[in-house]
Amino acid sequence: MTGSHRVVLLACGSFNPPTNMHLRMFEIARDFLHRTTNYNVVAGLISPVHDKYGKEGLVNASDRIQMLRLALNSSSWVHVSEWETQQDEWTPTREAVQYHQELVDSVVNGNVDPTVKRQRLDSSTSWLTHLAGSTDPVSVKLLCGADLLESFARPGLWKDEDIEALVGKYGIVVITREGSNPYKFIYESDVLTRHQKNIHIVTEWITNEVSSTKVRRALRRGESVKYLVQDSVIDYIYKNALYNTHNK
Ligand SMILES: Nc1ncnc2c1ncn2[C@@H]1O[C@H](COP(=O)(O)OP(=O)(O)OP(=O)(O)O)[C@@H](O)[C@H]1O
Ligand SMILES: NC(=O)c1ccc[n+]([C@@H]2O[C@H](COP(=O)(O)O)[C@@H](O)[C@H]2O)c1
Repeated sequence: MTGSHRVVLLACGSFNPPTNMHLRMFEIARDFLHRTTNYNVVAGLISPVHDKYGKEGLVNASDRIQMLRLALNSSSWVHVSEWETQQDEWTPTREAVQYHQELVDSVVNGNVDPTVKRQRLDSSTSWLTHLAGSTDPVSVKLLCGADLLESFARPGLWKDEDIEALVGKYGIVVITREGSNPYKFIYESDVLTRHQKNIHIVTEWITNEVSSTKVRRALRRGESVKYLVQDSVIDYIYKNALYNTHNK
């Protein structure tokens, strides 16, 4: 693709457990960006949140990473990033995006602080090596559902400067979700309106309201989650008695 700008999509969340919608988000976003922009989406990354995020019912990061690995077996271009889970504390999303941008820069864009490079390349993976084949710049953008965008308005949850950096410096790709109206949400926010060009709204017409909460509920109740979650992930959940499945 000539004149294109390379993009890495980074999704941050609990993935507790990863659902088929988490995987599908990447496909919808990449299709949309290829159709409507000159972005060439070269990789997708899933960054599960740290255990200390402390959300009720959050299973261990090691289990969430294993489930993501199994789920992503069917994807040739989306990978797990363990970095957030390896930190001492929970990482604000802006810092997670910044870290991955610096990681990419250290390999591709050439402007490297040697210490940063040494640390970053320890976690070197195939997707990174791939990027190194060209010096065309690569931008990391946050991929999220509309509920995450709308959580920007929840008092005390996000720092103003983090929102400003996410939309102003990096950019966001937002997948619509039932009950959300990201256009109205952007209209009602001065900062989001100012950076509207950097917010790509992807309308998912084939609405699919699977969520991890609903999957956990079904598992707890002994109900089937087949076709909502990858079979390999379901096997892992039962084998490791996650989400109270040992009672079944
Ligand atoms: N059905 C969906 N449609 C669009 N985006 C989704 C959907 N499910 C999850 N996402 C997005 O995936 C990212 C990671 O989500 P997260 O792990 O919080 O999943 P979730 O299913 O919303 O979880 P939970 O139900 O535990 O809150 C978020 O940006 C979220 O908005
Ligand atoms: N201030 C912030 O950076 C901030 C606030 C709330 C949630 N988040 C992130 O959003 C994601 C939300 O996940 P949940 O929807 O599962 O709570 C997580 O990756 C979390 O780290 C970031």
